[in-house]
Amino acid sequence: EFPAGDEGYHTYGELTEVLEQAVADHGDIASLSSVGDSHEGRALHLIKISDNVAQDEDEPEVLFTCNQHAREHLTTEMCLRIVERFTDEYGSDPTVTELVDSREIYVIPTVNPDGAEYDIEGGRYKGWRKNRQDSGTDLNRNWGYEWGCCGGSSGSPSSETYRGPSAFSAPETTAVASFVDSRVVGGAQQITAHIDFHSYSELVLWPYGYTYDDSNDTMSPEEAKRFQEVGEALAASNGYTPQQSSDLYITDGSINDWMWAEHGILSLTFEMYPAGGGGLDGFYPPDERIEPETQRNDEAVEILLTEAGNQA
Ligand SMILES: NS(=O)(=O)N[C@@H](CCC(=O)O)C(=O)O
Ligand SMILES: [Ca+2]
Ligand SMILES: [Ca+2]
Ligand SMILES: [Zn+2]
Repeated sequence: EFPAGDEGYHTYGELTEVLEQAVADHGDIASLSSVGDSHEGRALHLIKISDNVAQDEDEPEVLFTCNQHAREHLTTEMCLRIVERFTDEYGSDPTVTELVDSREIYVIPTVNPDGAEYDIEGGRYKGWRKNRQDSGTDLNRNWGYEWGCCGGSSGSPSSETYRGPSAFSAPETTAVASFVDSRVVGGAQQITAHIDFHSYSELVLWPYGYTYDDSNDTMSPEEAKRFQEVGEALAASNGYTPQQSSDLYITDGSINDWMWAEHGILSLTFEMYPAGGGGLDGFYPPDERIEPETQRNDEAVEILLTEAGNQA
């Protein structure tokens, strides 16, 4: 459980209840399933929000993933905010209603439930980042595009950026990737846009992370320009700083690089609050920050959902 004073954060059990309640209350527009199990056997919950939710309709599909990194608990709350807003405000907020009626929204509130639960075990924060396989794999270095190519991860199991023994060696990345693969229908990937939420630094990041090149043979200058324009619009809405991932540091095996290169998905990373501080404390904002810092991204979520309907 979370330390005293931080009860506003959701444990895995609590978030499971929230998702089940959302579906119970809004069964016409929300359904709950799972993309698979974590290493320790926790269901990786997948919630779908859309009108006629039981039908696979021909509407742009958008994915939000959170908590790849265990200690980044604010991101789990970000995904729960999306679930709450797009179910509770359906029928009352015109923008929410329009987006739920014209998109299929997928949310995975925690990609790394084992790590998140370990991080808070005994009511003490451990600063844990990775999953709970062996000495831990950094899930955001375990994706299969340019895995381990470029010095953007570590081959040492004890490292915080350990890439794993092979691409997709983690059940969690494998499960999410398999779900995305399954959204290729009639030869076309139905998911057109994605945000992976992290903390912290208040940044909007776009691929590639594995190379400093702005564009190359798998991302044309026009496609790179679209990432930059969308990234800048998102950052203008929440006050984060927009930049290409590799401007921060080289990362290889990241989710964004895979989502773009393998599926052409407009895939970005948000680094949430706080902006700086530099230490472990930045991963643990007091729970009073949850509401303001998740609602700070409401407009960005709307922008991405809208952009998902635009052609590349
Ligand atoms: N959330 S974080 O680990 O501090 N930063 C992310 C940045 C992700 C990226 O650059 O694409 C990472 O290194 O995986
Ligand atoms: Ca629909
Ligand atoms: Ca569809
Ligand atoms: Zn992270």
